Amino acid sequence: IICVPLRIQSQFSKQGVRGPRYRPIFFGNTKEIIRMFEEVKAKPKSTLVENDVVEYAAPFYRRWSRMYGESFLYWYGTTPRVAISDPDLIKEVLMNTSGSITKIGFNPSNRQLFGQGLAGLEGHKWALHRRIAVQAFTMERVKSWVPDIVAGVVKKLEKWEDIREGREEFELDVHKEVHELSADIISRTAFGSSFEEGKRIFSLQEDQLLHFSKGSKNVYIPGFRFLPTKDNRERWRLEKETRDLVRRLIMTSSKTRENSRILLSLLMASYENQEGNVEKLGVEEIIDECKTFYFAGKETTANLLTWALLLLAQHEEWQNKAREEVVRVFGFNGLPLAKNLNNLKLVTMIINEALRLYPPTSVMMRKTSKRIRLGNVDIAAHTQFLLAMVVVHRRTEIWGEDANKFNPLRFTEPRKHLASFFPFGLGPRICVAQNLAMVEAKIVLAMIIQNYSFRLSPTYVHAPILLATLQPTYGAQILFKKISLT
Ligand code: HEM
Repeated sequence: IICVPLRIQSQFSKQGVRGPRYRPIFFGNTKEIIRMFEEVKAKPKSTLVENDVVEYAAPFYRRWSRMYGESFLYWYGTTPRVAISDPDLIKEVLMNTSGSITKIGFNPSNRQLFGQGLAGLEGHKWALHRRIAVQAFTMERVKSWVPDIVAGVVKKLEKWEDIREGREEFELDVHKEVHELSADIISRTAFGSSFEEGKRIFSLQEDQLLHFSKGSKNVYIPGFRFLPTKDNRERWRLEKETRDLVRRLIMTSSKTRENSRILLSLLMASYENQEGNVEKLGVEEIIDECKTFYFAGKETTANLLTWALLLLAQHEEWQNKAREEVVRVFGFNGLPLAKNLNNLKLVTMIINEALRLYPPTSVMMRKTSKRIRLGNVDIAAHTQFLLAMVVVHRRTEIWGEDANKFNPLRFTEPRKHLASFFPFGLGPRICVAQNLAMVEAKIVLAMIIQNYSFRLSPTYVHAPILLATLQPTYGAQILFKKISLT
């Protein structure tokens, strides 16, 4: 517990990578990190979507990078972790295909919960799932889901009109609203006309998550998940019901030809690989992928939409410009069509700027499985990397002195460096559903902007928090006014 960490610390230090002292009885540096998060929580809050996020999402990064330099070593328990915000090094880590750098992966309990799908797999199994998923998420497929996405938004906006009850202005917590919408849209794209049953599957997942965090208090105890405790028994029941439901939907889908474009059917199809062999996923594997897509897709897309709406609520000048574009492309009350989406140039730039300032996946993790050389530093096996996306996205050397400001026009020019902007990751594990996320975000934002003008509510409190994804701690209260055609 003491000798090995001290030796590793000294090896890094000799190569110029320094950091806070390893503390054996304080779980590495974990206690200090928790304290820094608590200090940030206690600070007075602003009511503006002011643009500092590193302070909230990774306060330890700001403190230690100032003390030890932009790459530094700290300790997660007894595991060494190197924090990196140099785009060249990040690119080297993410583009590495030698197999010596891998994802951190889930512990067995989390794996059961999130599904043993694409995001948590490695090696041959990952490659097979990836080949099939890539074919399910091509731009052509995603475009065929546009009517399903539009239908989801239409339904949501009808609900908003019920809430408005004819008032001129009304308040909504858009964080909650876009989460419901994002779950609805994934369900429509994955299960087509059976999307209500799909939603039942997803709500079972949410219940499982609840029982999971209650049962284990989020600390992984080996073997605990096999004990017949009340929470575990409930979790097993929910797991069985989920799998039975997906299995039943798979049976129904295979009988109906008209359903061939939905995600579930695409995952069920057989594909020929480069060697000419036919590849297919089994039923249980498809169930795992459905779970993965739900967890990987719902939160991320919903949080992107939340921040984009908050930024536009604060910057009404950009909202007006975007509205002019939306009306030019779709008319005052026309619905979005797949063929028009490419004309939403400013809306796309706004989405990119929101992804830059508030990337839903604010940090990415990797670990070494062998000794490697990164840049000019030798790194031992079993070292973890924290890739500080949120820091790179705001570096003044890359983005200029106004790096913290909302300025969508910076995306008029193509980006200069591959790893200066990587909200969807980079390299072989880049987000497989990036097309879907972007198309969904364009449609949702365009339809909201077309129907409502909005401003930040005085009740909004700015306190981003990183809980798997970056989200507002106290919700995202926005005041909406219906745009009338007269
Ligand atoms: C704005 C929305 C989204 C963002 C910002 C986002 C971000 C990311 C990032 C950064 C990764 C790479 C993780 C890593 O390499 O460690 C990733 C992977 C992944 N994402 Fe997304 N994602 C979004 C939407 C979605 C959606 C809608 C789905 C599914 C419906 C999805 C499914 C996945 C899957 C399955 C992977 C794992 C791919 C692999 O390991 O091969 N994501 N995403």
